[in-house]
This record gives sequence, structure tokens and C-alpha cells, in this order.
Amino acid sequence: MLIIRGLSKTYNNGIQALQNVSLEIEPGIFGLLGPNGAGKSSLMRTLATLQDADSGSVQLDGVDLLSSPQVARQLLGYLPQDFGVYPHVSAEELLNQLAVFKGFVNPKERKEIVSQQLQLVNLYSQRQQKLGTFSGGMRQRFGIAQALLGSPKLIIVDEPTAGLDPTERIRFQNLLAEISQNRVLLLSTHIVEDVAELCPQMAILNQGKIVCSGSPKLLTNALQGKVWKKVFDDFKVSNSSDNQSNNWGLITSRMSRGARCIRVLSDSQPDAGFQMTEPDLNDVYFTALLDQSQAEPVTV
Ligand SMILES: Nc1ncnc2c1ncn2[C@@H]1O[C@H](COP(=O)(O)OP(=O)(O)OP(=O)(O)O)[C@@H](O)[C@H]1O
Repeated sequence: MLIIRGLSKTYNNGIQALQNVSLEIEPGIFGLLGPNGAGKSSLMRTLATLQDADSGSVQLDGVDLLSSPQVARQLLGYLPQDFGVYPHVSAEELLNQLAVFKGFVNPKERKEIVSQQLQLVNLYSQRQQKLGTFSGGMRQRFGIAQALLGSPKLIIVDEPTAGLDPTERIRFQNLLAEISQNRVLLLSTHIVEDVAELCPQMAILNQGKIVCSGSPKLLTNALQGKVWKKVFDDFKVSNSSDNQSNNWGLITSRMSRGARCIRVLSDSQPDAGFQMTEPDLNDVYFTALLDQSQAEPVTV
């Protein structure tokens, strides 16, 4: 289990990227959602022991990761947001070299491990191909292969599906699900659907603070009976109604097939034009970001 307590980080430019972040994370995929600049990568880099926190602690199965970074690095694998590769080196060569850094000194054992990882991520037949010729999806799968070296108990994956086409995205999601058995896999993303499809547990980070955490299903159920939808055929009417919809607790206002559809949060029907609708994780996400006034994060 991964236990994060009171993690805070302020950069030299005065930006408070993390403010008293606390989370308890069980094995399986944990989704960390948040808008651009929320502090997701700052949290990922801190957990990966690549930057120091100002205060707080992180324990993985009883090991304090921040005070023993050398030990921590044996326990974790990390796929950063901008995973750079050497373009003129083959997948097999680079993975072999990274395995050396990870402490696999026996060449026979190393060759076996490298082959296993390449098979797992479905890149074995392209193992001699130069990394510079890999597609985005192949590169991300290679990133997972290197993160898995040494069978880490914690895998940190920072915004891995951005830029992947639908086929590669599904392939990558399946890979994450497969490798998350018996270990903590922390998935940082701003794609709500990735979390809805993959994660039994999640948190939303905004302006460095956890604003909500729990099971996506329970967080969504908590909005049952409170989300109302109205479709405006006339764009002008809908524009002028936006001001009014702010009074109703506007969640989203979006154009769909030439009409504007608004979703609002309300304990009762705002007016006769609204229909109650099934809440989804997007409603949870936008509601959590709107509700900055809450002193305590919502935990379900
Ligand atoms: N090395 C740094 N020095 C100073 N400020 C930083 C540094 N890294 C990040 N920040 C700032 O800290 C805040 C959080 O950034 P961070 O990259 O952690 O957010 P994020 O949620 O990962 O964003 P994105 O989704 O856009 O990648 C931002 O305001 C960012 O500008």
C-alpha cells in the first residue's frame, strides 16, 4: 500500500505546486485527474524521488521513499510525461542498457528479462528496430517495458495516452490493466474517460490540492438525482441563458450537433425545460473543480 501524508512543494518561483497532499492507495490502478498545471507531474516526480518535497512523507509497504531514495528506486518504475529515447538505438539495445543500470549484472539473466519485457508489451518482433522509427504508441509501450524492469511494486505513469490514436489507446489501457495486478499503478491524466474505464480508485487534484477522492462509481452515484440537462436549439437563446444557468450551478455547456446542451447541479428541477439525467465522471470532475469553496476534500 502507498501512503502519502501532507506532501507540499513550492518551487523557487513561488508557485505552490503541492499543498498538503494526502492519499492512501491500494494495489491496482489509481487515477489522478486534474487540469493543466494542477500539480500532477510535480506529485509524480516527487514520488519517483526525482525532486524533493518541502514537507510530508511517502511510504510504500512500510518503506519511507523520500528519506531512502536509493531503496525507493529499486521499488518503483516511472514513465515520465516526456519520455525521450535515443533514436538511433534499437529497443533491445536500450532496454538491455537500462537493465544494466537497474542492477541486472548477469548477461544471460539480463537477456532473458529484456526478452520477457519486450514480449509483454508486444514489441518483441520489432526489437531490432531503431527507437526513432517507433510510433507514439510503440514508444509508450517501450516506456512501460523499461518501467517494469526489476518488477517494481509501484509504477508511476504520467499522462501516457495523450496523443495516441484510439487503437493504440485501447491497447495501452489493456497493458496497464494487465500489469497492475498485485502492485500500485499510479496513472496521472487529464482524460476523464481513461479513469472511468480503468481505475477502481481515483483522486482529483486542482491547484495543488486534492479536491476529491474515492471510487469513480461511488463519486458518480453521489450525484444521482442532482444532475439536470437542457438542450437549446436556438444558439442565441442558449447564449443569453448562460448567465441564468450560473445561478443553477452550471457543470458544463457544450455544443452538440448544432444545439447547445447544458448540465447543471441542482437538488430540484431548475425549470420545466430541464430533465434529470444520469451523472457521469465528467460531472464529478467539473463539479469538483467548480467547488473550490470546500474546506475539506470530498472522499467516498
Ligand atoms: N520546475 C518548476 N519550476 C517552477 N514551477 C514549476 C516547475 N514545474 C512545474 N511548475 C509549476 O507548478 C505548477 C504545477 O505544474 P505541474 O507540471 O506539476 O502540473 P500538471 O498537473 O502536471 O500539468 P500538465 O497537465 O499541464 O502537465 C504549474 O503552475 C507549473 O507552472
